[in-house]
Amino acid sequence: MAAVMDMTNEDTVLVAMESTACEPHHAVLPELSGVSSITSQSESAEVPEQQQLRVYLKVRPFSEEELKSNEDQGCVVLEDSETVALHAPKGSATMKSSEKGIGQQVYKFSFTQIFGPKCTQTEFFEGTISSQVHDFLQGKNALVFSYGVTNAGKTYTIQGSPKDPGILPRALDVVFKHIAGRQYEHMDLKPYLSSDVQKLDSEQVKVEKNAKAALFSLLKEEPEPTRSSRSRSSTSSVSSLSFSNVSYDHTVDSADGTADEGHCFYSVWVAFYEIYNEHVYDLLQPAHTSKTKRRPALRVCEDSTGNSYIRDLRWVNVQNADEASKVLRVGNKNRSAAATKMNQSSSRSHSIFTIKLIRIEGADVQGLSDLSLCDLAGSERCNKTKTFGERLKEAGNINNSLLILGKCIAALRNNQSYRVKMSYVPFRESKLTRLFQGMFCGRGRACMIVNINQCASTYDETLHVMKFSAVAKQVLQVIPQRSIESLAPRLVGLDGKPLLKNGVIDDQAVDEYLSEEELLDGDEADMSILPQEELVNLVESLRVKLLAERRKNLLQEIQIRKEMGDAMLQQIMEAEELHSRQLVDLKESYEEKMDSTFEMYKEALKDHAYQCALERLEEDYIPIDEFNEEQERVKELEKLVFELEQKCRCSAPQPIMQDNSMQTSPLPATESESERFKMLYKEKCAVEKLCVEKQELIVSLERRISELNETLQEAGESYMEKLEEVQNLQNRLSNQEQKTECLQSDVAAKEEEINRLREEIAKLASESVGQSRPRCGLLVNIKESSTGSLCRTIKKSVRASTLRKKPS
Ligand SMILES: Nc1ncnc2c1ncn2[C@@H]1O[C@H](COP(=O)(O)OP(=O)(O)OP(=O)(O)O)[C@@H](O)[C@H]1O
Repeated sequence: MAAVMDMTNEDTVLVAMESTACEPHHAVLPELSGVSSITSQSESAEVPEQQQLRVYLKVRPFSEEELKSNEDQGCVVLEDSETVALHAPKGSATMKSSEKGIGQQVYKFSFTQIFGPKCTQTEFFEGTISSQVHDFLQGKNALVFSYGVTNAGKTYTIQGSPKDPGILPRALDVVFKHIAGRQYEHMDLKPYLSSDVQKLDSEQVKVEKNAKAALFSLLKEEPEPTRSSRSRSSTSSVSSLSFSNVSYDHTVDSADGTADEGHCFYSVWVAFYEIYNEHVYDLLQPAHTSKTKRRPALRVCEDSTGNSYIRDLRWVNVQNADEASKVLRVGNKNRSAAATKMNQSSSRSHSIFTIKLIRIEGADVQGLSDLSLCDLAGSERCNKTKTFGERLKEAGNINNSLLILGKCIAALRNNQSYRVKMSYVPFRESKLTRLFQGMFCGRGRACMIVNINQCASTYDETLHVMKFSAVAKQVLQVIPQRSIESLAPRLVGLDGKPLLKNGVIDDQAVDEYLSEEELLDGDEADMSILPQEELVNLVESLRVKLLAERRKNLLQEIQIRKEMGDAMLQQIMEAEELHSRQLVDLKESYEEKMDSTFEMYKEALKDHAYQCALERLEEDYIPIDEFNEEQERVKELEKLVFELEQKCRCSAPQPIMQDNSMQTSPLPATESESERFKMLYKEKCAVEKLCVEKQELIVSLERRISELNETLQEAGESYMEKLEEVQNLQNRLSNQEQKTECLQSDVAAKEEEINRLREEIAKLASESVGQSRPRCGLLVNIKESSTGSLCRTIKKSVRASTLRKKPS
């Protein structure tokens, strides 16, 4: 599905670079046709012209390395001179997002003009900024900025190579060829503030000359470096640049010259600076030698007209293209020096080369125009695919300018739709937009060069650039139809005070200017000195600004939220992708490991089997001679066996096949022999049968014997058990007999005792009868006790005898 990125609804514009909204191309046509009618009317009525911002696309050819690494995936397709289609390559974030239903796989963009990879620098210059250079010569201001990801060819487009100069050397060449013979050779008129000219005295002119000589001497100290095939730093790209190769058709220029231009003289001044990390650095200022001291950052101020300028920026008067080239080389050199010192890379700063052309007629300064060529930092730095924190950090410093530029462009485009309530254009939020605010507000004409490469690896960043440019293309610029006279700058003295008005000193103007100078002292002017009416106006404008600010904040918040959401979604998707890729990698690595281990084991097994086979071979090895001998012997033996068999067959009756069975029967040699053989055979069969029967009998007998043996063994075992039992009983019996004998002897002893005791009793009884005394005292007790124990003893003895009698 393709989407044409011509923004038509305000939301799309507000989310500028990140919008994936797809609106039909024709939807913007009414607005554009409206523009063209305005243009034609304006031209006739001499009212300010409105013009779409010109956005050119330049597609860089593939480098050899890129071709080797198969970068070409047909990502960039030039459909015609104004339309290009971007096809998401496999593996790009855009492709992945589209697979998940977010965004499209193919985007279409339209440009003012597209220049393909085969386009030459001359064709490009002619097709793009040539007309702006002519306007510049006519007193109009112009801004050209190149935008794109790093390595897209921005620097090459602007500065070019020694053999093939870019648009800057070509523009300078056009300028110098145009003013040839009308060069203002004195250096006493110098650009001042944003659009004024300062009159220098002889001392100052001397200072200027010395400064210029010192600047150029920097180049003499070092040999001219040669440009490498791929230089990331813009320094190397044109350090050795010379404009000698510029060839340009000047017939147009000469035709441009108006009749009264013949009396005019021109003074050309150039400046070269960069914006890095929201600081402006003069690239023509020699870098500090001290390690601790950095190159001083310059201040951006506004003059009384509200136009921005860079305070203390060095302007160098150049008399020809060669001198301009030297200035560019010095700047490039300093830029690289600054890069090393401050640890910045060239693609992270915006470099701006500005040419100021002062038109002088007699003693009067008739006009001043400027042409700026801005090589923007690589746009990928604020790409949404970056990590969130990093992106925020970059938005806060290095790429703030690009972010704000995008916002300004979106707001400008937005204001075209919101005609009632204008949204605030945040020009003042970055140095870059602050400096070029005027160019978007009628002070001149801007154009944008979008540089892209065709690499699949940078597709997502390139798409981002294209979306940005799609918004930029929708911006309508107000191009004032002012004559060069109306732009006449003020001529100011040494202290910056205006000296002349219509050739005479204007005291009131001088006073006014004094107050303005005070205003200019800082970034923010002191408003309290303004008249009451102006203050009221100021308050009113501030109120409008405040409202606009509120609105802007709200929109910004929405935009930031959306950007955050998009960034987070992108991050999540990337993390998911990364994890799944890691998982796949892990799986693959494990599989590989497993495969290699498996192979290792397989090899080890093979080795082992081979070794075993070898060992076995060694064991079984028989020398060939021995083997042959053995074979011979086997053959001989076989032969012998065969002969013996033959002999046997001949001597013995031949067997015949019976009933196709394996058993053979003798073949009758003669009748009697046959009979005999049959009989023998029968006998043999009978014997064999008998043998079988006997054998069976033997087997059954053996079986019987073994059974009997088993029974015998069992009986023996039970006999032994019984025997043991009997033995035990006998032992017990003998024990009992012994015990009985003991008891009997005891009983006998007791009986003897009883008898003795009876005798005693009887004796005692007889004695007691003789005495007849009462039975009392010790003797009675003894008698009783003796009687008791005696009774017990008798009882026991009786019981024992009873027991002894029982077993018997
Ligand atoms: N039209 C072209 N023809 C041939 N080579 C080109 C062209 N455009 C760019 N190149 C080459 O591509 C490389 C990158 O170009 P360049 O340095 O201009 O990129 P860049 O966008 O300025 O990068 P950065 O932002 O990092 O400074 C250089 O080697 C340059 O010579």
